[in-house]
Amino acid sequence: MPASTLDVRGLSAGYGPTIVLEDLSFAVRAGERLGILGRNGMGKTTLLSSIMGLTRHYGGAIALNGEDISSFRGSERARRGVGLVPQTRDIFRSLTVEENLLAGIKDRPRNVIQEAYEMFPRLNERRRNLGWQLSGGEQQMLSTARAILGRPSVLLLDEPLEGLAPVICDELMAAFTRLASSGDMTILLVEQRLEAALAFADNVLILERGRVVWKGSSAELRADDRLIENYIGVGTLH
Ligand SMILES: Nc1ncnc2c1ncn2[C@@H]1O[C@H](COP(=O)(O)OP(=O)(O)OP(=O)(O)O)[C@@H](O)[C@H]1O
Repeated sequence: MPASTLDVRGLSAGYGPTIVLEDLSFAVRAGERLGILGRNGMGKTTLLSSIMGLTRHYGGAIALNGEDISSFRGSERARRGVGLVPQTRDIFRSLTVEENLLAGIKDRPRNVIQEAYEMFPRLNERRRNLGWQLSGGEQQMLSTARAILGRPSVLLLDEPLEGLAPVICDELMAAFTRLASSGDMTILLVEQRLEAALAFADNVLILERGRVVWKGSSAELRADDRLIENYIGVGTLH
């Protein structure tokens, strides 16, 4: 499946009676890498969850290649190419690495899990280990690999570097960059580490209290200390 465009128009969404995202709009080109930034609690996770269909939809459209998917269930959105790697690293803790990967291949042949091992050689070394025996970084690799084996055309990554050692962060970011440069995926990355997000993303969206307050290129944001200070926090870049 080639990369998809994503067009979010006037999206309002939340949890139960609480509206978190209000009238939020942005567009992402096919193959674009979009970084989503903002302080804690500003709605970044809620945005990814809403694109995946896991929140309560209050209004607006989420168009995947021009088709509004906002009324579809999560499973149908997944079938059409939306893939989420959640912050919570959704792996099966009592299954082996290999069994976890097999659960992600949908109707593809079993040998496609080699793609995951090529992307993350550490998973190959740990193929017979159980999910709970993996380090945080390995769990993140497994969660990411599972999502990727489903061949998403839009991949949503929610704070993949959280709690990981710098060397593992570099390994993961290198893998995401390789994926993105294949051009087969549009990638939305929520990331607190500003430097990593800017190095990865073409464009950046900043959220504040559930609204888009800025969208521009990574280069523009990097050059604007005031913007960074106002919306993300002092001293986060250096
Ligand atoms: N399941 C939930 N039920 C009710 N409110 C929630 C739920 N999850 C998040 N919220 C609220 O929605 C708002 C946005 O939270 P969200 O997790 O999307 O922010 P975030 O920008 O991803 O934050 P962080 O960087 O801390 O992960 C917060 O006020 C939060 O308390």
